[in-house]
Amino acid sequence: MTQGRFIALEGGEGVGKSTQGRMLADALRARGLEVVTTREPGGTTGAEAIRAMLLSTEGEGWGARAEALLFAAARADHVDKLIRPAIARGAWVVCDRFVDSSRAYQGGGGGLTDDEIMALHTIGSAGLLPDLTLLLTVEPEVATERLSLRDGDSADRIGGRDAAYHRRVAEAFMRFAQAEPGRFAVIEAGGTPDDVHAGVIGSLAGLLS
Ligand SMILES: Nc1ncnc2c1ncn2[C@@H]1O[C@H](COP(=O)(O)OP(=O)(O)O)[C@@H](O)[C@H]1O
Ligand SMILES: Cc1cn([C@H]2C[C@H](O)[C@@H](COP(=O)(O)OP(=O)(O)O)O2)c(=O)[nH]c1=O
Repeated sequence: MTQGRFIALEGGEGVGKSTQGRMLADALRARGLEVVTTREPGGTTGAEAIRAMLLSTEGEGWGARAEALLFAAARADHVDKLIRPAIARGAWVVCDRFVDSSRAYQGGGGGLTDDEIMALHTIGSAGLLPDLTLLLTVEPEVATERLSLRDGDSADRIGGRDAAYHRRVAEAFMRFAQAEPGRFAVIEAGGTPDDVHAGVIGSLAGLLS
């Protein structure tokens, strides 16, 4: 049996995470590996239900702490029912966002401390971390352009927050990558999908050998 691996894609909205996740999964399958692609918030029935509650623009929304707890609850279900079993049977899990999104959005953006976010993650998911977190970065204008092509002018509750919030999110992601260079690979994602994919595969060399 091959060793199971857990890869997360991170970054702001519209940087190309879903596109790169699909391309990575195809490349891994072409090497004969079992691959499970999934996303957060979501990935299981319960977590998808929590996703709808978190991202809906209806109603009054959530305070920062309730929001952090809901993301942690969704993640707990996802880790327990889908991610851990897949890794245990030797699959590669390619996940669009994971706990570093909570650290960046609910922490950097929303004002909870990193210790608070990680305490919720310890309770919910026994602190599971990806083997590698691919942080995709583009200039904010490029992400905005890609998003408007994808979504028009509609945004979900969190994507629709102001530019200062999203700047804090981007800065937090970069701080985490600098603090843990072994767990993060920062990939400049302003080029073509194939260029970015080459960067993704290059950053996985250590895990693929
Ligand atoms: N490298 C790229 N260059 C140009 N457009 C891209 C690139 N990667 C993705 N896109 C397009 O930009 C939009 C956002 O990409 P997506 O993968 O959905 O990003 P994310 O999952 O990070 O929000 C989509 O319409 C996608 O087709
Ligand atoms: C996983 C996660 C996502 N989010 C936010 C980021 C996104 O705005 C939103 C949904 O993510 P997603 O559907 O991945 O958005 P996009 O494809 O546009 O990047 O949820 C958090 O705030 N905390 C989290 O822990």
